[in-house]
Amino acid sequence: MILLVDAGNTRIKLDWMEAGNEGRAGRSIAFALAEIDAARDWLDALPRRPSRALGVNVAGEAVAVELDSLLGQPVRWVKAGAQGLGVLNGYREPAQLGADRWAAMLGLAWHERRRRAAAGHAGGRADVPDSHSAAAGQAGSAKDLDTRACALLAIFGTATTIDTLCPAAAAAGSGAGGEVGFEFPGGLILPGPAMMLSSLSSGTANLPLARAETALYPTHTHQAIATGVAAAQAGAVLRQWLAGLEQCGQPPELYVSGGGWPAVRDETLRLLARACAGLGLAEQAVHWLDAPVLDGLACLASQAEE
Ligand SMILES: Nc1ncnc2c1ncn2[C@@H]1O[C@H](COP(=O)(O)OP(=O)(O)O)[C@@H](O)[C@H]1O
Ligand SMILES: CC(C)(COP(=O)(O)O)[C@@H](O)C(=O)NCCC(=O)O
Repeated sequence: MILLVDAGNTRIKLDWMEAGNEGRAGRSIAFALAEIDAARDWLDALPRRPSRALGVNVAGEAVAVELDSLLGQPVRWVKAGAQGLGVLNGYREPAQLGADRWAAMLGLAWHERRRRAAAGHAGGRADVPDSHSAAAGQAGSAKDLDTRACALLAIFGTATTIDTLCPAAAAAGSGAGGEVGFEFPGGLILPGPAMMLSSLSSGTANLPLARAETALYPTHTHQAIATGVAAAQAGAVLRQWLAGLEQCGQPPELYVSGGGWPAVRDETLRLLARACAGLGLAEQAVHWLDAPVLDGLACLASQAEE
């Protein structure tokens, strides 16, 4: 059994997988360091003692040390590489890319390959079997398979990251088994929703830490801030979605994740639906992934088994 570890700046996510299996168990836990007892209980309830641990850490060396001690064994910490599992890393200095973003791209490639394979079997209709789709508006969650379309993953964590995977030109990015290859051309980093909210309250004399629903025309301060933050997040997603549409000639497949998603969900779906309507496109499904970083680590772990 292999432990999978995603140490983010707010929370640590853990899951496990059986060696030789594809995919992780899907029994993940998310906890802050202050909640480490919950993680101990989770570890105690595992069916067996894990033989090894594979992880990414963007939360600093002290967290890595805490985790090695919690897990009772040294974690093998993965860094971003120039390529791996059929994905090319377009960062100028590949190792500068956050290890979590790299693992998430590997996980996204895995989900996209599965979606495409399922769509091929279903006669060109695509869906993601293991993640529920939050369709914008009333539209169905399936769409015609177009292998030119890119995939976009927005993770609303401590920071928000919005990263694209483009199908790679035939030979360049194909994986070891000849599966579809992808290229990560680059992506955005901005403060996550909670950090945007707290920066306004800590950096001004009068603004509160806002708690409110969004509105088209906000009429009080809490609403104005909550809406401004959601609009900034959704606007950044739409920017990259439009970039993918321009580059590939097809609407990108949009995946979302992270603890901050509920705060930006409505605004993102509304903006995307309006963009599709304005462009004469069918409404897009939005696929929720609970832990794309752990999915990527599971892919790496199963490859290392071979
Ligand atoms: N129970 C929770 N504990 C901490 N953060 C939470 C919780 N529920 C939602 N959040 C939100 O999720 C964000 C962290 O999301 P997460 O995906 O775990 O980020 P990271 O990977 O950066 O640690 C926080 O900024 C906060 O807005
Ligand atoms: C952007 C991040 C802070 C996101 O961290 P998170 O919100 O998941 O805790 C992390 O991926 C990171 O430190 N990246 C290094 C810089 C880069 O990716 O370019």
